[in-house]
Amino acid sequence: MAEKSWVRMVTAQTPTNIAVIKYWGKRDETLILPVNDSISVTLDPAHLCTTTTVAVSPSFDQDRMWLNGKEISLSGGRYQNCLREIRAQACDVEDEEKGIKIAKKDWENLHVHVASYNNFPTAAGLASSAAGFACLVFALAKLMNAKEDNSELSAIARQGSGSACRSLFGGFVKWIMGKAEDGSDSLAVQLVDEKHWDELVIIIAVVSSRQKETSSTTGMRDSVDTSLLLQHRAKEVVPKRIKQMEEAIKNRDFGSFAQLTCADSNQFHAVCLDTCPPIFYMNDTSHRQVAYTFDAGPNAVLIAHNRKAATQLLQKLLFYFPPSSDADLNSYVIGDKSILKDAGIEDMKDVEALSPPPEIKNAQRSKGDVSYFICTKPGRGPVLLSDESQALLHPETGLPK
Ligand SMILES: Nc1ncnc2c1ncn2[C@@H]1O[C@H](COP(=O)(O)OP(=O)(O)OP(=O)(O)O)[C@@H](O)[C@H]1O
Ligand SMILES: C[C@@](O)(CCOP(=O)(O)OP(=O)(O)O)CC(=O)O
Repeated sequence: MAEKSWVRMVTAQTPTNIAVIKYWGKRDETLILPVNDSISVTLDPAHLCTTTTVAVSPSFDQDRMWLNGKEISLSGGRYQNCLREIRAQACDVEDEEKGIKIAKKDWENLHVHVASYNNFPTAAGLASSAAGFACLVFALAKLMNAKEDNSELSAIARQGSGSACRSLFGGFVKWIMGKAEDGSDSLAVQLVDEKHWDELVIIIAVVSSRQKETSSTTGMRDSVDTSLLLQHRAKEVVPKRIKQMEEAIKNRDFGSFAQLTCADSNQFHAVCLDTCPPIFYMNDTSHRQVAYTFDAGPNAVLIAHNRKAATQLLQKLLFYFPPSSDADLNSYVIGDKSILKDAGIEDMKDVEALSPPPEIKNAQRSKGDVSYFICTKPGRGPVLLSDESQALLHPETGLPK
């Protein structure tokens, strides 16, 4: 290592993902090995993403992390497992410009600083742990010059949070459950990239962005312990559904895709009902042009076949769920706002003037029930941000900016 003190930094951005065939249940709690394969769609990081800066310096005396500006402890098993696994893959690093030379063996004694920011609510059912752990592992791998490809990195991110392994890729992603006891074959692979089916539009109705009462980790542990339906699902249902879903995605067959996505969301919640108190359902959505899926929380994720279907859907959603009187439209529909324009909605007057869907008699409007809507689409996988101004740590001190 060079004598003088230096800071080496890397910043990365990683998307969230939403499962269309759900992961629910572990066969190994520590390694985070699932009881079934799962498939997800990666969401456009332009609307929902995690940005993480990792830094290393001989002047750091311990590993430290700041999440959304607040220092958090890295002592938890999941962070420790990710840090240990990625350190084991670290290689020589040479940065001639900055005069930095780190030998493979030095990494054992060097400490890292991590600063991460989620541009959406944390621990509220919007998969912050997925984007967060994927970003942490991806950024550390680049900092440490690890040679692993994204699938191999996904097996490390998996040990932070299961669903995180699927955020190492864009487009549609499959998490292969694997068979090996050490978890080495439980990893994510990309099925198709984000360009394959780019007419899809995803609208998330954020019903609650408060922290959840039952975490996915606890919920799925209880399901594994008590739900017979979970055993049947993992053995009999998911293996067939995974094959059908792969076909539907490959052929851009929206009918099959929607049917499988809704059926899997329903079965996942049926497993929850077989285990624990019921979770909010949204069940009046058309299956023809829109698919729905709910994770472990009340937020509805709606996938529309194309822009036209998304425009009509947004009009209906805003009819049924207008914002509360004091909200402004700009913060009520976020993400890709161009769909609002297509729907001919420019201000609150337009929302008030929306007419009920013709097929519904005596339609009731539920003002204020939805906190806000996010309009997004399938997106790309992790990227490095080379512009130092986007780093969350100070280039000289390695402390949060
Ligand atoms: N950017 C991040 N970097 C590292 N870890 C993160 C990051 N964001 C969240 N986490 C970790 O994930 C935890 C939240 O995970 P949790 O599963 O409770 O919520 P969620 O992922 O937002 O919701 P869900 O899993 O239901 O979609 C946080 O307490 C933190 O430990
Ligand atoms: C309902 C889900 O979102 C569950 C996600 O669970 P997590 O990945 O958050 O759980 P841990 O592995 O315990 O961290 C379905 C899915 O994403 O497949």
